[in-house]
Amino acid sequence: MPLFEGLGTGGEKTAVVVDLGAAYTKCGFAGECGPRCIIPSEIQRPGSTQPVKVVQYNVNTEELFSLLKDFIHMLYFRHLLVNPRDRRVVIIESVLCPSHFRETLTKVFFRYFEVPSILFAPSHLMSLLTLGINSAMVMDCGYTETLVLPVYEGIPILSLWEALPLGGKTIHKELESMLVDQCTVDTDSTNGQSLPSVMGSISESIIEDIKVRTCFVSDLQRGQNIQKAKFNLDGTAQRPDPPPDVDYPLDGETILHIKGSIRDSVIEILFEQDNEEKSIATLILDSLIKCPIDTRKTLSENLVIIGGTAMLPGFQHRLLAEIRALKEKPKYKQSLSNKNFRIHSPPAKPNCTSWLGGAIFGSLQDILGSRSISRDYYNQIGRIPDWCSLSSPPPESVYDPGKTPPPLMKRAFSTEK
Ligand SMILES: Nc1ncnc2c1ncn2[C@@H]1O[C@H](COP(=O)(O)OP(=O)(O)OP(=O)(O)O)[C@@H](O)[C@H]1O
Repeated sequence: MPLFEGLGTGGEKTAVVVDLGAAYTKCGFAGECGPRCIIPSEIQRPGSTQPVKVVQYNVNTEELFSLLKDFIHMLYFRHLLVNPRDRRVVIIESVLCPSHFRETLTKVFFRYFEVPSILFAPSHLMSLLTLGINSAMVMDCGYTETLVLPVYEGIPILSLWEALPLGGKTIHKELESMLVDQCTVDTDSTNGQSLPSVMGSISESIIEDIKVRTCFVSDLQRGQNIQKAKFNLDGTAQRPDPPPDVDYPLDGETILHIKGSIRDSVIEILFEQDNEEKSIATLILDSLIKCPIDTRKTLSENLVIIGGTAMLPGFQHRLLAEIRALKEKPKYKQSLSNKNFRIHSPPAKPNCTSWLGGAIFGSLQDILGSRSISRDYYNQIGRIPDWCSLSSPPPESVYDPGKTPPPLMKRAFSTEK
């Protein structure tokens, strides 16, 4: 074995770290500073032109098993190029991940790919490892939802999570309807045609590209004026001047004219309060007022924002301004008005922060050895414990009475000389 492979790892190969998101999967090796690949969480089925998403919660177990198997096969043999049997796996998971999905994923890794062990690591907690802090209010604004979870002294306070189904997906839907209603298309032969008359629908990847290249988050004052003008039915409220329009080439001869008023207003959907007066900014405050009073100062001064949607230009600035404005409202004034709110800057882009935390966590041999679920354990018990009860032994009903219970975290490899 080459010397470098053994250095600091006790002879064991570095673990594979996978963050399987609803939109994108980040995958690479523990101890590295970034994922080897960030790929859409979808597979191409033979005979079908449309890719199929692999993170689906409403499909039956066989279908999900087959989707995940094909996807993970692609990860190992097209991107990572390593033998699954050789390396432990660290899976970054959301605390809201349904058990059905988690169990099927485990089955695919253990039964099909025969990996030696799996370590489930909650994404909110992992993001703190990149900063070296152990208490923070963590917000993950990804594709399907925005989830806020306080972590205090290294313990995620599960009962205080707050979430809304707002994220990249919501923005894409809003942007699509705005483009269809308001934008025109020029072709070689005709100018100013409506979008639906030229193409039936726009694919989500184009919508996403338009969002990332042309849209931005307005500042608080501008955003509030845009919202006033939007909901002002008698038309007295003035909309701020929009930014310039943009021409977006859909192909060699079709040009889509994107209005400036769409570019600065489409992201407002995340900050508009709904009927229950909730927006992504209120999630943080609502979770904070539910926290024990002596933890609030620490948590408010340690906000960590992760998830790809937080990479939109102006997102964090607007979020902070919203929080500072909201804390003066009667609902929050008494308990939060004297608090300082500060956002950390982790050493990775928001969409990869929890992956990086997992890569740090997975490079600690003792943690890997003592916290992973080994294949032997899984083969004996046939299920996996929830991550928050890893230290409790399996119930007696699942192993032969009279025998010693299987070790939960049996070392998959011996690191002893
Ligand atoms: N540079 C960027 N600017 C703006 N948005 C971005 C950028 N990069 C990614 N996104 C958006 O982030 C979203 C994906 O974020 P992320 O990878 O955190 O989600 P996920 O982990 O796949 O989903 P979930 O957290 O719901 O499981 C997509 O909607 C994508 O359009």
